[in-house]
This record gives sequence, C-alpha cells and structure tokens, in this order.
Amino acid sequence: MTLKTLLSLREIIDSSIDHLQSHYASKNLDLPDLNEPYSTSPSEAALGDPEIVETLNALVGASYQLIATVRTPFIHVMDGIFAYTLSSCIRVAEEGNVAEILREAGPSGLHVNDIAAQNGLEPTKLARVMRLLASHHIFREVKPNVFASNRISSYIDTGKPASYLFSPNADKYSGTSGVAGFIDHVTDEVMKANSHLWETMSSPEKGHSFSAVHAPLQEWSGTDKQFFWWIELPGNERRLLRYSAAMRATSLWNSPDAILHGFDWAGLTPEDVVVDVGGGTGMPAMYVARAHPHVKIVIQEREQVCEHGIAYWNEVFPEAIKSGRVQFQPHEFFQPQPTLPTNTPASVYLLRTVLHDWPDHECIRILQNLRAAAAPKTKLLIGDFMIPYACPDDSVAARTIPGAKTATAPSPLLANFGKGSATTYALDMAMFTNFNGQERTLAHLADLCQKTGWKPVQAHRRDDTPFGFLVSEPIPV
Ligand SMILES: C[S@@+](CC[C@H](N)C(=O)[O-])C[C@H]1O[C@@H](n2cnc3c(N)ncnc32)[C@H](O)[C@@H]1O
Repeated sequence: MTLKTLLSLREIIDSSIDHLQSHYASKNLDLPDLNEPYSTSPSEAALGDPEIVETLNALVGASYQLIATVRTPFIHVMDGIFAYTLSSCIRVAEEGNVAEILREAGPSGLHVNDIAAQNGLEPTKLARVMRLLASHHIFREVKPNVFASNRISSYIDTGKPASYLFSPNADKYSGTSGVAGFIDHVTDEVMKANSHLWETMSSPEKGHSFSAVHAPLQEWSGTDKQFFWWIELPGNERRLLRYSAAMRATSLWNSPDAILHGFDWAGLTPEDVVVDVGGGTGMPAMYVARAHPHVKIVIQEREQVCEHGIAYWNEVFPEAIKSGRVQFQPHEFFQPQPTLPTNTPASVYLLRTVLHDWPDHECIRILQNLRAAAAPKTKLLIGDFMIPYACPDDSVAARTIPGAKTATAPSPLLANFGKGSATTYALDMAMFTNFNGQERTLAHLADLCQKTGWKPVQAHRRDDTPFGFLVSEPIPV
C-alpha cells in the first residue's frame, strides 16, 4: 500500500516536472539556476505564473510527503525540532550583511576569514553557520571555507554597499522590498517569543485567554503591552523601523499585484475614495495607485507609521503624495472613523492583513467602526490569508459565496498540498505569537462580517495562493 503511495507521489512529481518543462519551453526560457544570483528575469517571473503555481505546490507537497514517507520517524522529528537552527543561522547571515559582502566578492566567493574581516564575527563560528545554510541551498561552499552567493542568498541582499551597511546609522531597509526587515523581525522577536508557545498555552491565566496581551510575546518579553505599543517603546526603535519594512515584504506572499485582482478597481470613479485602514507604509495601496491613477486613496495608520509611510512614498512615488491623490491620515482603528481629508464618504474600506493581527472580539470592534461610518454603497474589502483546512473544505461559506471555492490537491497529497502551503500555517503561528491573533478560514472571516453588519458577496481567490480577498456590503438596518 505504501509503495503504491510512493509510486503515486512519483507520478505527481513526474507530471509536475513535465508541466514545468512545457511551461518554460512555451516561453523559450530555462528555469532559474540555483547557483546563479537572483535577478528579476523573465525566467524568474515565469515561476509565479498562476497557471504553474498549483503545479509547483503539488511538486513541493509530493516531494515532502515522499521525504516523510521514506525517512525514519526519528530523523523526521529531529529535522523538525532542529528547524530553529536554520532560522537563527539565516539571522546571522542577514545581520552580518553576508549577502551584500558576497555580492561584491562575485561568483568565486570569499574565504570566511575575509567575510569575517568585514563583519567582525569570529571566522570559525561563521563558517559553521554558513555551512549549515549552504547545506540548505542558501549560499554555496565553493571550496573548503570559501562561500559564494546563490539564487536564494542573493534574494536577501538589499543591494546596498557592504561598507555603507557597516557605517554608523546605516539605514538597511529604506528603498528595499522589505525582505531583510522581514527576516530580522521573524528571526528575532517572533522566534524568541514563539519559543514560549507551550508556556503560554499551558498558563492558567493565558492559555484559554483571547486577550491581545496574552500572547507568547508577553510571556517572552515580560511586557504587559500589546505588540504595537510594545514595539514603540524606547529601546525598540530599530525593531519598529524594520517592522515597517517587513510589512512591505508581506506583498511578496502572493503575486505582488494580487490586490489588483481582488476588487473591481476600474469600476471606481475619480470621486471615489479608497480608505486603506491600517495601511502600513502603503505598499499594497501603491499597486492600486500605480495601476489606477484615477483612484483616490487615504491611508489610515498610527502616527509614527504615517511618518515612515510618507517618507517611503516621497522616495519611491512622490508624485502621488505631492498631488494629494494619496494621503496619509493618522487614525486609530478602534476609534470611530474620522472625517476623511477628502470630506467625502469612503467608497471602499480596505483591510489588508489587519484582522489577522487581532483576536475575534477586537476584529469585531474594527469592523463595527467601519460599518457605523459606511454609506449604503460602501464596500468592505478584506485581504488576508484564507487558511485552508488540511482536508477538503465543505463549509457553507466555501459552498455559497461566489468565488470561494479553490482547488483541492490530487490524492494522495493532503487537500491543502501539505508542504506546498505550509508557510501559511507558519504565518498563523506568527500571528498567535505576536498578537494572540490568527489567520482565519474563509468561513471564519465571513462569520465576523455577518456579526458586524457586513454581508459577504464575493470572494476573489486563486488556486495558486491561500491569500484571498472578500468583498462585503453593508447589511441595511
Ligand atoms: C500587518 S500590518 C498591515 C499593513 C498593510 N495593510 C499591508 O497590507 O501591508 C498591520 C498594520 O496595522 C497597523 N495598526 C495596528 N494597530 C492599529 C490601530 N489601533 N490603528 C491603526 N492602525 C493600526 C499597524 O501599524 C500595521 O501597519
């Protein structure tokens, strides 16, 4: 029986590779080379094509299911419990600017002593970190103790000169995609706090609580403040800066322009105003602003983030801010909606990756505030991961909301493609860790909408990503 499963997995792997090959052949391209630096090439872009991503998920899911099937349980569990070593070694490379040093060294790489001479780390310890990473296809060991970049390691390169990054007050994250900031955020406070998951879940006070201050973050740091207030405390300045950068990188969890397919933006008129509630520094809004120049956008955020956001837009898309087409408005979303700077009602309230930061009762407060300010034609647009079950989804929401159904993986894969979608569950744990929040199923999001006077009318989901958009309309009172 198990051998039969292995053969079925091999068939999925074979047919996925065949599909990949014909996909690339049809474009006259070759796959990106793991040993070459990352570049924004057509070959790299082709991996993100919606028609191929499900195939890739099946390939990854089948490969990992095959690994789990053939390895001894001991080794499989050991691999799991030591997974943290990969996170902490990635952090060392990131904080030590190794990707930048090795970009400047070129394809033949650099001896670890010369890397260490630049970043000040102890060379034999750094070599061990680099070897662990190279064994996971992040960097290459091209000769003993000589390391070079590869496609994965160069992806975390900020593109800035290494000498600049080692100068006092260097700003590593500005003008970048935010990937480096995301790595530092996750491998520092999130990983450390997550190591207190058991202590939090078994705590008589916190275990059954959904308070936003009863997360592993508080258990680890000893703070009594919710994440967003904790990160603004003196001493956390660098953490706040990189968190803002990290939020830009969240656009990379799906194809960056996914937001363009999450709503009928073209149907809006120049009089319409999109209010991006908790919009961060405005990376997702920027996709809309660039693709639909007629749309007015107000990004509502906490005051400090507005300042980072304005600086970011002034750097990368100044005309949108200078013309007033895009504006930042300091606003706390637990307070009633303020009058917009446009003096008009909102046409769309966008909540992208906001609700996942909060437990249900806080989401209800946010949604109620928006419902109270909504005009009859205002739409609510939630963009969030719609976390799949590990089995087929037969929920009422999946069956009744137009656009809600997504593909189920072929047997013997898990319905959610297993490892092919596993980062979604890691993100869910990160939400738990920082906020006592969570990624939700579509049914859960739809339920929150219904409870706060919003009727879900359309989902925009794609088979290639668990990230989706849910459009709701005000339920008349
Ligand atoms: C996960 S980020 C999402 C940012 C943005 N929507 C995006 O998709 O990139 C959540 C945002 O909520 C903001 N936020 C948290 N608490 C807030 C509050 N009480 N009022 C307004 N914004 C808040 C944070 O500053 C953060 O930028």
